[in-house]
Amino acid sequence: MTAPDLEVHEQPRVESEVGPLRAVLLHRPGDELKRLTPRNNDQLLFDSIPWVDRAQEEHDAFSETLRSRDVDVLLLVDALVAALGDERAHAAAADTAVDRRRVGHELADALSSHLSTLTPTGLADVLMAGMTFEELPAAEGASLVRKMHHPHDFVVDPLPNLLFTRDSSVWIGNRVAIASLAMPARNRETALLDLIYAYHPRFRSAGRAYGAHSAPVEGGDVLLLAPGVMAIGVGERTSPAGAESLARSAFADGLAHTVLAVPIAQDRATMHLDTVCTMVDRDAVVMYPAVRDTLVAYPLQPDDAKGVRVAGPVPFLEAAATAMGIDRLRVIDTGLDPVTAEREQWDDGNNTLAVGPGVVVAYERNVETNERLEEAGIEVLRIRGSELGSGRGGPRCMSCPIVRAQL
Ligand SMILES: NC(=[NH2+])NCCC[C@H](N)C(=O)O
Repeated sequence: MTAPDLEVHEQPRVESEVGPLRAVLLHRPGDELKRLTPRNNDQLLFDSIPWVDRAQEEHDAFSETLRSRDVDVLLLVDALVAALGDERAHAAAADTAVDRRRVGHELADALSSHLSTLTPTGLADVLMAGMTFEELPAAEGASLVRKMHHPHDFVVDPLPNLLFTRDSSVWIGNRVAIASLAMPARNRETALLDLIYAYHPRFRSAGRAYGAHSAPVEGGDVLLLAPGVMAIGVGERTSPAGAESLARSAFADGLAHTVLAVPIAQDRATMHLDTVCTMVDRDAVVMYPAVRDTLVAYPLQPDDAKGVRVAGPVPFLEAAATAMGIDRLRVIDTGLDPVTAEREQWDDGNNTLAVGPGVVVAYERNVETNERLEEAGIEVLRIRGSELGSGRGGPRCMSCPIVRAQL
C-alpha cells in the first residue's frame, strides 16, 4: 500500500506562509467537544461551551472552502485511524492513554488490556474524546480508584484542542517538528501527531525537525516569513529556550538562515504570535494595530562555531524586511478604532490562513478587518466561526499546512 500512496501525494514541503496551499491537515471537531462543561472549560482552554453540530457544520464549510481552491484536505481522524492500523502504533497509542499516576496499577493494567482489544477506529475515539470511569467496561479492574471516582471523572482526558492542528506540529521545509505543548490540557496531542507522522504511509519517509527537544514550542508561534526566514513568538506558549532550541535545530538542518525571536505579551488574547500577526501576501501582514509599533525581534543567526549569534532587540518590521531581503514588510493597516480592533483581535481577525499570495480565509464576523484587507487588494474567503471560535482560534490555528507550492 505504501508505494501508491506516496505516488499520488506531493511530498510534504512548506517554505512560506503564503505559497499556494496544496495540502493541509485539519481536525473536524467530534465527540471531544461534547465533554466540555462549565466546570471544565477553563482548564480545557475553551471560553464557552460550543454547540457541537453547528461547529461541525462550520468546520465542514471551512474544509469545503479549501477544497474549492484545490487544497487536499487530510482529516486528522483519518490519518490517526490509518496509523493505528499498524500494531506497533496501536500498542504505543494505548500506552500514551494510560496515566498510571491517576488510575493506579490495577486499573492501569485493566485499561491497557481493554484498549488493546479496540479496533483502530475505537481506539482513535478514546484517544480523542477521552473516557470516563462510567464508560470503562464494568469487568475491568474493581479497584478503590474506580469506586471513589465520580462516574463522570476522566480515566482518559478528552482533547478538544485537537481542532487547532496548527499548534501540535509544524512543517518547516521538508521536515516536520512535533511541538512541545505548554498547557497540560494539550500535552497528549503531540503523542498522536508523533504516531501519525511515524506510521501513516504518506509520512513515513518524512524527516523530523526539532527532534527530541522538550522546551515548549507551539506551531501558532512559528511563522515562515520567507524561505529561510522564521519568526518565533515567545510568550505564554513558547519559551525562550524553546525558540532557541528550534532555531538551533533549524540552522543545523539548513532549514533557516535567520530566526526572529519575537516577545509577545503573556496573555490569553495573545497566546500565540499568529493571534496578532499573519501573512496575507508575499510582502504583507495583517497585524493588530496595538502591537504594530512596539513589536520587537531578537534576530538569531548561525555563527561559524556551530553556535547561535543573538542580536537586537530591534523593531520587528525592520528586522523582518532585512531578513527577507525586501525593502519593507507592508502592514495592512486595519486602521480600526481601538475598541473595534480589540474586539476583532479577540475574535481572531488577525488569524488568517493564506491559500496563496493575496488570498486568505478569515472569519466573516470580523467585518471591519476583512473590509480593510479587501481595500488593500487581498481576496478574503469568509467562513462562519461562531462556534469554532469558542476555543479562541481562527483559520490559521485550525490548519497545519503540509504542502505549499514554491513562491
Ligand atoms: N495558533 C493558535 N492561535 N491556536 C489557538 C489555540 C487555542 C486553544 N484553545 C489553546 O488555548 O491552546
